[in-house]
Amino acid sequence: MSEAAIRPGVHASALLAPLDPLLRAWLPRQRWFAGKGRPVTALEAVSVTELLPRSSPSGLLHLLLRVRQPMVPPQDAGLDGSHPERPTDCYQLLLGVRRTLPPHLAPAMIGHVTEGPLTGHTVYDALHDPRLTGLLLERLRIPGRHGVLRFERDMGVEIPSGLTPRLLTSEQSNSSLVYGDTFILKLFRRVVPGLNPDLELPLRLAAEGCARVPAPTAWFLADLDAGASAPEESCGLGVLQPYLAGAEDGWELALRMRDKGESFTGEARALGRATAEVHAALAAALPTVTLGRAQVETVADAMAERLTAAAQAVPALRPYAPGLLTAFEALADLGGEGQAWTAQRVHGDLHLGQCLRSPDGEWSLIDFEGEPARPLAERRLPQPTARDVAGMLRSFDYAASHGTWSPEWADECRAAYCSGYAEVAGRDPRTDPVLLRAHETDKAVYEVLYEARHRPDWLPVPLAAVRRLAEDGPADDTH
Ligand SMILES: Nc1ncnc2c1ncn2[C@@H]1O[C@H](COP(=O)(O)OP(=O)(O)O)[C@@H](O)[C@H]1O
Ligand SMILES: O=P(O)(O)O[C@H]1O[C@H](CO)[C@@H](O[C@H]2O[C@H](CO)[C@@H](O)[C@H](O)[C@H]2O)[C@H](O)[C@H]1O
Repeated sequence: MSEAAIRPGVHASALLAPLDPLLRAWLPRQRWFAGKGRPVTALEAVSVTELLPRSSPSGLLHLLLRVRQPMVPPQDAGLDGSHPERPTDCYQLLLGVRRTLPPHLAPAMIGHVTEGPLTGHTVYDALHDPRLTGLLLERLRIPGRHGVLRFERDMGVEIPSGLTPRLLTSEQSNSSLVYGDTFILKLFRRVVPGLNPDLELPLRLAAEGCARVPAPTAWFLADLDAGASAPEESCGLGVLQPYLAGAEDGWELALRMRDKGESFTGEARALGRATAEVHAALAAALPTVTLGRAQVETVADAMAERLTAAAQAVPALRPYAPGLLTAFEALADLGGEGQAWTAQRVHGDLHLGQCLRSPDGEWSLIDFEGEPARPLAERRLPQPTARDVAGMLRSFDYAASHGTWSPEWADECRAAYCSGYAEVAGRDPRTDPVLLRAHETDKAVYEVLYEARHRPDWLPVPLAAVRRLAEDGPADDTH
């Protein structure tokens, strides 16, 4: 977020200053806080919007907060390797304000305010308060502006009032509220200026008539630069979409079926078809480009740089780096020989957990934000569809590693997924083994870094894959 975007005003600073120590203690404890392990050196208001005045029994404050932290050390460089420093992040917060906090909201407490305009009030995480989250849904029903916030919606879809809200408690990078099992509202936590692909792509897909992705019903953004209204200048904050009641995600389903000894290949094939349908709709809705010699080399170089950065951060990866590099060299060589590939907008972080199977057996894809650690501009670039295919192939490998490692289970699912994809796309992803191997290797390297940072217990899963990929030649390993 540019420094110029800070326009909080005197009132906002007076409001925020007494909250500073409370928020500094509370933020690092939140699941979605990306800067864990580094001290918070300063908090600055980017915007403060009073959605409900605190004169009512409970007030509702919307905050965009810049969090300053020390520079990341080089071994913790960004996943792309080219952004070694991320000095600030901007977070979206919804704060409830009450004189007395009822006992059921005690776990949501952030702290008591003893100075400034909120003296004598208790501030808490508003997402736990159905009164306030209900109000948020009411606000989404009415298009228009509220301070820097801009609310928009599809007027063709009814949003009933009075739906009962509940906060999802599953592990996630953002925060989601379910309203009466009818809608789900995802509130982005770490926000960046520019069109959020998790709003952009589902809107485009809906316009294209693609039913594989829940269509946004309502959404809201912040216009942080005076006079801004173009989506590129806004910051996406939240998306309301239909809730797929009774749906099970692909990860849970795959593990359940594996445990029961049931074949997952039928589902894997259906997932391949669903992925190809979404890719076709994205290609129809948004520009596609041909990656020529120079671009293929750039893609391969970026993969090699990410490998170098990851190997620096995770010593266990180092022995495999030379073998892995051959995957990227093979890609660059083919590019050099004049082999061209088409690139288009893709999901960007596709895995079994991003696929929801409705009780009627239909698969939907969700969460189009892309890999959270990558810069927004990079996440919005056209890429070969092999990127998403590789993500799913890796995911079958993860599921096959759960409990007893079963390479046969992974191979069957991977093959079924590619066949399903080919049925719709007319081209089997295995036809481009060099492209696929490079993307799978790149994904496995990303996973090594992801697991080392977030779930060290899981690190052996991508490390085992990295070992296999490093040993493989450039030939097809997908069968
Ligand atoms: N349209 C939907 N219908 C039902 N459940 C959903 C829907 N969208 C998301 N979910 C549930 O919410 C969880 C979090 O959603 P996701 O978009 O992956 O958030 P995050 O980016 O925070 O990880 C998913 O794992 C899924 O279980
Ligand atoms: O779902 P997110 O957008 O938060 O994605 C991140 O977390 C995922 C784990 O929850 C991670 O996925 C990796 O683990 C999955 C099993 O838990 C596996 O199915 C995926 O294939 C594997 O990549 C994802 O990489 C990360 O970006």
